[in-house]
Amino acid sequence: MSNSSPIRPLAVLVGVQLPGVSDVDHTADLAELGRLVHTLGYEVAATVSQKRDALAAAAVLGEGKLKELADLTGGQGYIPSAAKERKSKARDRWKANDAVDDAFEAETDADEAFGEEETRKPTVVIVDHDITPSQARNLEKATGAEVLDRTGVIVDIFHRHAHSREARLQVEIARLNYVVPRMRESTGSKERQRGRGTGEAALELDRRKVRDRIAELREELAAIQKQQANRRVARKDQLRVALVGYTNAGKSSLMRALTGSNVLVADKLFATLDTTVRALSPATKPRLLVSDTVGFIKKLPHDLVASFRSTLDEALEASLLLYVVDASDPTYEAQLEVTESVLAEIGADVVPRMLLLNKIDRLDEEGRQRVIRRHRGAIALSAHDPKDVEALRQTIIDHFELSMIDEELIVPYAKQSRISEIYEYARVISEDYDESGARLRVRALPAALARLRRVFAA
Ligand SMILES: Nc1nc2c(ncn2[C@@H]2O[C@H](COP(=O)(O)OP(=O)(O)OP(=O)(O)O)[C@@H](O)[C@H]2O)c(=O)[nH]1
Ligand SMILES: [Mg+2]
Repeated sequence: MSNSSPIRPLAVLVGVQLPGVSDVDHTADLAELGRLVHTLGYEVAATVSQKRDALAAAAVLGEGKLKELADLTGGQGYIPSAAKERKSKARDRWKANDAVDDAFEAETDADEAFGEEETRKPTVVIVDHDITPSQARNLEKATGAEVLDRTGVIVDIFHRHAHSREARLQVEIARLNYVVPRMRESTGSKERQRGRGTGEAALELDRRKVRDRIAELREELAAIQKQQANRRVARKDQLRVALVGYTNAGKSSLMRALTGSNVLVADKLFATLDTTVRALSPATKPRLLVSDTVGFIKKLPHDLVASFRSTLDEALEASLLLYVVDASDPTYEAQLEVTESVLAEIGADVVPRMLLLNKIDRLDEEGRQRVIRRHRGAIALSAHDPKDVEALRQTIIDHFELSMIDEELIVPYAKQSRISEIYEYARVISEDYDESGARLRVRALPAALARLRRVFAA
């Protein structure tokens, strides 16, 4: 990763290569963790990797490797038996009363580490596995650094990138669920301690407060989701297509190109956390809606899958899913598998789909031919090439055109006020007026026609 302008605090990645995980996959996993960590604002200084049958129960790595890791971070290299616990900034961040309403924490760990800059030792250790609170604690003792695991990193990124009220509630719930088992008695009072007591009783009280808070947030979320479900029912018969796929595949780039909207595009993992819906542009008749959705990742924390279900429910309502993959990524097939399995988990695997092999501009001719041969029927394109985007637009239009049928609708004068609904759901081919009302020849999806027939039934 490039060492771009502001000084980033350094991180060490830790990965255990378990039996059955190939070298290629292990390397790819760590590279992806590196990108996640970079998105979070750190620079990866080193990677410590070890082949083992299982994570070491005490501190993930074996004794020798633990020493090696501690040499990098400036820690002792062993787990002192009754050492005074070093306070963890990472865990302080997960404060019980850090309500979702609080001003969004713009500050990053980068700011916190500036003071220690002269030493330039890694200040955080990031483990590419889910670890137990006690493994985290032991690793902190042995390395003197802050310790986060993969889930912690992902939850933290989601926390920083969520913008809509719904996304923020969902992330906050996932974050607090991650925190509760990891909370522990706090000592010392520097940093952001907010009048918390000490001892077991206080800890139990803190935990209870967090659980109450989770319950409150869940209620609030349920209310918002109910409103959204209602809004979605109203959109049910429209022509809808959703962009789905692995994070950073180029979904938002395609969304921008197809709809002329200015949704956020960034070379970051999880740039998009909210679903946006925009009309295809130039406009079609009836209009065709495109949704951009949250990206997937390997080992997505289960809590986040569950909490983002409603965001993905958008995708379920589309009558066409565009599976976007970054064909220039050597591990794109594994990424496609993740996308498929998450979508199957939420029941979206029955929706008709097209595979988009994106970022084809980054491959040479041979690479292009290889991916095209592997995926017959897929569309190879570059979101940056207007010709490719226009061809995709036409393919989408053709897909819907095939599913639409023609029919005649009679609109009695008494119901003229609702005629705009016809234009929303159908294309009007011709219109005639006589004493009973308007006689329209329209073309629309069968479901939309059924709806219009009900609206205009005499
Ligand atoms: N070369 C090339 N780069 C692309 C293409 N499509 C997208 N990118 C780049 O890939 C990066 C990620 O693009 P996004 O559109 O933000 O990806 P996304 O799928 O929305 O990612 P998330 O929102 O994080 O899930 C950006 O830096 C884009 O400029 C493409 O066809 N060719
Ligand atoms: Mg995006």
